[in-house]
Amino acid sequence: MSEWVEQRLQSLAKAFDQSYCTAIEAVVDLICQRFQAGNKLLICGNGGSAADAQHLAAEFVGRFHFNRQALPAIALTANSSILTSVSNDYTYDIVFSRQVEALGQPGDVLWGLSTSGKSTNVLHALKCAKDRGLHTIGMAGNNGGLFQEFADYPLFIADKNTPCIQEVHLMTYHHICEQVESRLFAQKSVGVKV
Ligand SMILES: O=C(CO)[C@@H](O)[C@H](O)[C@H](O)[C@H](O)COP(=O)(O)O
Ligand SMILES: [Zn+2]
Repeated sequence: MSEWVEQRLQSLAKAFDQSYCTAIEAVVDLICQRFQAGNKLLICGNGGSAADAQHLAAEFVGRFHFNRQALPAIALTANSSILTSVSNDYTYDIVFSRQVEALGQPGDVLWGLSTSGKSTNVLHALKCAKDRGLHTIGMAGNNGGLFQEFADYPLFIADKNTPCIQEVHLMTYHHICEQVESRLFAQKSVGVKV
């Protein structure tokens, strides 16, 4: 196997320790409960994490493994008119928190992703969400960085290497989507397509 593949696999294996896996289960429980209660999931992040936010929303609104009822998830990264007007008229720091103000209801969930745990606009969104009675999931490398203060449900890993962290994030949220889908719709989801 190529050395770089081995290094990447080692970084994945290191990240998924017992405490991280326990934290993942807590997030699965939370999202299942909130969807069952009629609440929605808002998701945000920058760059690769913006792509992750959209990917995650697509898994819930569309499907992961099998056909079932749509689940309410919104990526706050996808409306370029909102992103540009709020940045232009106010500041990029509030592009996500402004949408949390507009869309977030108590009991909803805000999931912020960042590799550094430093992105100011995601931090503002997490803080705004907490102030408004949303549950907050903070997914970040660098042991959470500044997310530590604002994440009710931390998904933190120690890694500081941006692409490695993003690879852990992808594997983590795929697992979460799979678990939520199979739990809410009572199907063994692995490999099943209807
Ligand atoms: O995808 C990558 C690097 O792999 C980049 O686009 C990266 O996401 C951007 O530099 C982000 O702005 C980094 O923000 P964050 O993860 O520290 O919150
Ligand atoms: Zn990238």
